[in-house]
Amino acid sequence: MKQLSQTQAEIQAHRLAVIARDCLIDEARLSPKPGLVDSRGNGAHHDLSLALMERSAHSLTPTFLQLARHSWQRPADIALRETVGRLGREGEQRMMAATDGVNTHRGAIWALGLLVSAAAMLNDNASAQEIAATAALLARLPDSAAPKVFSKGLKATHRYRVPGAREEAQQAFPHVMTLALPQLLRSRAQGAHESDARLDALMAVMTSLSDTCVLSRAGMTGLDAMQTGARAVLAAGGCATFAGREALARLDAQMLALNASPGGAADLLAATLFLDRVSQPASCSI
Ligand SMILES: CC(C)(COP(=O)(O)OP(=O)(O)OC[C@H]1O[C@@H](n2cnc3c(N)ncnc32)[C@H](O)[C@@H]1O)[C@@H](O)C(=O)NCCC(=O)NCCS
Ligand SMILES: Nc1ncnc2c1ncn2[C@@H]1O[C@H](COP(=O)(O)OP(=O)(O)OP(=O)(O)O)[C@@H](O)[C@H]1O
Repeated sequence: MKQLSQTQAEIQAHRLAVIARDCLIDEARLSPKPGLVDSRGNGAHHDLSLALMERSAHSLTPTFLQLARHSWQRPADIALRETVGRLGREGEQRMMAATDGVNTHRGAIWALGLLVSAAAMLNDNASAQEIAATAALLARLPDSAAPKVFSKGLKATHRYRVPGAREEAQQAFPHVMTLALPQLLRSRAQGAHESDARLDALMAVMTSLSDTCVLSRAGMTGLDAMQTGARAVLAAGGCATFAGREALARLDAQMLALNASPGGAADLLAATLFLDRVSQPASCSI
């Protein structure tokens, strides 16, 4: 009986790891995304490419697998938080080794790593809400082994007095739960093609996120342009409409001109796709 549940745990851990990796690849390939790496090219980035993003995503499968294995049916406590922190940092090293030192997915490892752990902690009929809330419990616990780094993201949150990647997770991913996931389901229900529904979900995040990638490179001007432009796309009818596509092209040009790239919003789209795939369908209202 014990052996059977161990086999089940292993199958489920593999499933979660492969889904997380696939969500990173789906996010990277989705086009056209304003300022970001996509199937068309490098966006506002000089050191990133789609091939590099995909290599990075593949390098992270063992990290997601380890996170799921170690989190399997465990409670959110300091011991698990420290294990998850260690595995996340090892994942960053794997990513850096796979990309010759380029940061392709630091923010994504954080968001998806916590969600993979949370999904493994819960049973497999958990709702998106429950998974996000469990991830938040982990994110709020202290990790004594975490190095004290004054990162670019942290600098931006201090300078502009806004929440960043940490707070998004600690608050149970409000941009995913109240904006992106409902928008994804709404656009699908309206008959949008899957890639248009995903672009709409990305726009929904961009209407309100204080994305520290954008703030670091383009300041408040860049963040205002991102939020206003994303609102214009959705107000025009979304990415499945001609007017929405025109607004999206304008936003893309503006992001490139400002050298801005909404990497945090892209991470949260990957998180949205993950929750959409692993949670029970009835778990989120449209
Ligand atoms: C919390 C992290 C992302 C560091 O964040 P920090 O704000 O200090 O800055 P940094 O510039 O290194 O990375 C921020 C990244 O988050 C993403 N991001 C930016 N803004 C936002 C936002 N508002 N919301 C969500 N994500 C965002 C972007 O990808 C950005 O590049 C992370 O690297 C970390 O501390 N990891 C520690 C390892 C750990 O505990 N892992 C556990 C889960 S695996
Ligand atoms: N498709 C994408 N294109 C670009 N960035 C993405 C994409 N998807 C996710 N990201 C996220 O954006 C972040 C890129 O970070 P950022 O642009 O701040 O890189 P950096 O190398 O730290 O900074 P900079 O390029 O400004 O020197 C990664 O942490 C990653 O998680």
